[in-house]
Amino acid sequence: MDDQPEMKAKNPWHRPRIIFITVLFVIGIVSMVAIGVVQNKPLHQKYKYGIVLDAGSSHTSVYIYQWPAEKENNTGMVQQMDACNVPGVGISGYSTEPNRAGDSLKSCMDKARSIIPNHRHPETPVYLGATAGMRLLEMKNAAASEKVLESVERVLQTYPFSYQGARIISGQEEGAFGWITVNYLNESLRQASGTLGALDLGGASTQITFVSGQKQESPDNSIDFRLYGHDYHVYTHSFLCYGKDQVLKLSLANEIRPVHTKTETIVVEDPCFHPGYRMNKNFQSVFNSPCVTGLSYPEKNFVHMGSGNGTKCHAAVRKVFNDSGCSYSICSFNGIFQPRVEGQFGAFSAFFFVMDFLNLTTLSLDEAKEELGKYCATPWEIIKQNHPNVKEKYLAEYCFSGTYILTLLEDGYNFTSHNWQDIKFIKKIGNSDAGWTLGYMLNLTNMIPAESPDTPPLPYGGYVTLMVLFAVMILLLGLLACKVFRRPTGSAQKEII
Ligand SMILES: Nc1ncnc2c1ncn2[C@@H]1O[C@H](COP(=O)(O)OP(=O)(O)O)[C@@H](O)[C@H]1O
Ligand SMILES: [Ca+2]
Repeated sequence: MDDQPEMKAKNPWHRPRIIFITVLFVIGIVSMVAIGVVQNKPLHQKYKYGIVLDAGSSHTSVYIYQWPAEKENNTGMVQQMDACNVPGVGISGYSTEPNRAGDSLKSCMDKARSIIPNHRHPETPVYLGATAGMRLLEMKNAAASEKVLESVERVLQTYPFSYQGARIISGQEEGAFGWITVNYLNESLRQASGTLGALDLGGASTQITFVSGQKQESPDNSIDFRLYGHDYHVYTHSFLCYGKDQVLKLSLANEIRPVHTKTETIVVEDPCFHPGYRMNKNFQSVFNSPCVTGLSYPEKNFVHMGSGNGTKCHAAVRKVFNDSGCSYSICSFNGIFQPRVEGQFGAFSAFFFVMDFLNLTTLSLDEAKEELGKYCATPWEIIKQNHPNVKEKYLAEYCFSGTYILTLLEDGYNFTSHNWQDIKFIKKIGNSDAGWTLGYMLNLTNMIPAESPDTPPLPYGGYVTLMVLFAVMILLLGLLACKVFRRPTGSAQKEII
């Protein structure tokens, strides 16, 4: 300590010089980090967009997706930016006035035009996929379904986007793309971890799709994917006519057929509707579908009367499944091959809407049956009072729909009370709706590569953290070095003095 004044006297610039060097050193390190961060941060995130119209049997939804322009091939990058519900019925409902099918899409397409940046319009692909409603219309009246598709095509082509076509997708595609969507969003494809099976319930068809390690006995039900470098053997089946609206017609027709009277008012007592529910309906509304055969008196009306009995409803719904005649080692129903269900499942669309409304999503199978039984037995007046804001058509059908869902899952697909908890009722994963549309777009834009794309070894956040850590380490080492170099000089001087 006594030597300090002497040292200072010897070299008065020593300390300021060290401070100056240290400050320069710190500024250098900070600049290095700052440059690294600024240089590597995408200054302005550029997004690309894609539009898919889901033309379902009951309604059409327009989905707008967006993704960072430079990260097309990374899983989880494409997200739903917006979803727009087209007002009115599904496009198959315009079979007698096809022009209105195209017109119905305009409000949602105008919205898409306003929210996607103008300079991206010409490169934004637009796809329309029609599902089971149009499959049925095509069976019933191919010319009408052609006209409806022409009408939607005409309207979609008037927009500044890159129109890629409007077509009826197959049930197999619907199942497969639903599976791709949930697993892409769940990020299970990159990690080759367990995948999520996909259960989709619509108004006119239902799909089941899952990875199965068991022998695939039916080629029609088997798809092989190679995604991100992993092979998947997927089982899928789509049951046309087994969407909930068509099954309602099927089970009503079963109740009507035994009533053979042409004179009296026909009253059809239905255990799947609430006690006190009474509605005049036309036979046409039940028998107008290619799923239902045997219309005897098209002009007549009938009274649809609820009796609200869960057990009887289950028995009535059960009749729409044919359990005889399986030519494979194992079947779901109607002679369709299905291996035992395996792994976790995501159940979406009407599976979710109905189970969520009934508050059954987290219950065990037995609890769900019990709750549903109570709900079905609740008088219609009380149900209406309790849910004044729910559309009456949906409200009247929840007892039936819930019973159908439990029956389809248990008696149809052979889920049991043991693996019931493997079914997760989901609407969205992150911001994006579960459904076939995202998978359809990813496939058509080649955004899911067969092999794993090359990505930087470190994500951006990890890179910055490492840079900062190294900078701090160098700084500390520098300071340490300063100290170490100072000491011997000091002691040497001391010795000389
Ligand atoms: N909030 C809701 N509550 C109950 N059911 C609903 C709700 N929203 C939609 N749905 C039903 O979901 C189903 C959707 O089917 P949709 O996709 O139109 O047909 P598909 O996929 O068979 O072509 C329809 O039965 C529709 O009534
Ligand atoms: Ca659908």
